[in-house]
Amino acid sequence: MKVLVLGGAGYIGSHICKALALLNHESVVVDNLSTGHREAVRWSRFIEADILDSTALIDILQNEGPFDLIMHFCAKSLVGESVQNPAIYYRNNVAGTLNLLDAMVATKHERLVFSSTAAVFGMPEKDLIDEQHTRLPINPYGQSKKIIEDVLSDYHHAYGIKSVALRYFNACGADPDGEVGERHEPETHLIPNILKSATAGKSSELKVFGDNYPTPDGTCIRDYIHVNDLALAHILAGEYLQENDGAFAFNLGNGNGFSVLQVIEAARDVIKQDIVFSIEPPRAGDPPILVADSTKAKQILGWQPTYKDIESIIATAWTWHQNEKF
Ligand SMILES: NC(=O)c1ccc[n+]([C@@H]2O[C@H](COP(=O)([O-])OP(=O)(O)OC[C@H]3O[C@@H](n4cnc5c(N)ncnc54)[C@H](O)[C@@H]3O)[C@@H](O)[C@H]2O)c1
Ligand SMILES: O=c1ccn([C@@H]2O[C@H](COP(=O)(O)OP(=O)(O)O[C@H]3O[C@H](CO)[C@H](O)[C@H](O)[C@H]3O)[C@@H](O)[C@H]2O)c(=O)[nH]1
Repeated sequence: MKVLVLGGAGYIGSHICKALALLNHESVVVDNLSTGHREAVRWSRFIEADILDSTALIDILQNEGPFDLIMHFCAKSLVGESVQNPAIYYRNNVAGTLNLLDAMVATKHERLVFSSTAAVFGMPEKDLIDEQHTRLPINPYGQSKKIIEDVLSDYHHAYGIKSVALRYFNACGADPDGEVGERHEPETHLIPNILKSATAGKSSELKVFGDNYPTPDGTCIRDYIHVNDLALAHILAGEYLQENDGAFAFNLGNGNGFSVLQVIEAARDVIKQDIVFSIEPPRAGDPPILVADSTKAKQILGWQPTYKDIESIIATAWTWHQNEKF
């Protein structure tokens, strides 16, 4: 396949580019480097551009294409920031994606894999969240992704755009070879913050947000899924779109929940260092438990996560963290 990877300089996109290259697929990355890193684009041709620029998008699709598949990772994705400043979330995530979809229609590109999120579900009603679960986002970030899921359905009906929305639960881990990894500025995710606190000592003491949730140890439970398992799901989704016509959605997680304290404990075992933390007030907008039921992705895409235990996931993040290349 020849694949256009929008947002391929970011954390998840860069891992997908490596996975594509290993399978001999060709990729072109488009990224405005707002949160991504030029050094993370190692397996693709790179074009610096913004998806808010419709002319640039049409130009790229016409002059670099045709593409068999478009993968779209570009987004602002900080929940707290989205509550403070929803305008940039609706502009970047909604208007930017509409630009892309219109450019696809104009240039006759018809297959898209879209990064959605567990945040489309809002407060979970069940322990395991499958695709039938009500989508009721509780913040503008989740809302921006839900809007695009709905737009994808309408664009399929009206313009024939075929799409898969992949709803990641907690993406984590890194390339086991240490060539790319997670670097967000600021870093808000739990596992990199644990590892940073282990190496930075007091200067970056880990904060645990809330210990009074209705969970066995009082801290939030999440479903941690390795970034390379997500990469595999994208490739399977692309193949699925070669054969199937529709606007599909799949939940992607391991199906196991770990509390914040369990993740810290597992990290202690992996890195063999003590991890000092303080208990802080809960972070706004954090649901107590989010765990995926990924039966649909397993049955329909033939997806099977390979990183099953939290220790092996943390070990890959630790390899990256000890020798970060950018
Ligand atoms: N990290 C997670 O746990 C997680 C979970 C669920 C969903 N997601 C979604 O997955 C996608 C990738 O997440 P990530 O963690 O790799 O984020 P990231 O910030 O590392 O990557 C996003 C990339 O998109 C680029 N970008 C953003 N806006 C752009 C624009 N207007 N034009 C061009 N490039 C633009 C950024 O520079 C960056 O390289 C996002 O859509 C996010 O909402 C992430
Ligand atoms: O320094 C930290 C960082 C996180 N946490 C806690 O650890 C858990 C996981 O937090 P993350 O920030 O790592 O992940 P989230 O579950 O908040 O968010 C992830 O899942 C969301 C869906 O609900 C979105 O998709 C988002 O982009 C994605 O990063 C939460 O309970 C959070 O409060 C801490 O205690 N301390």
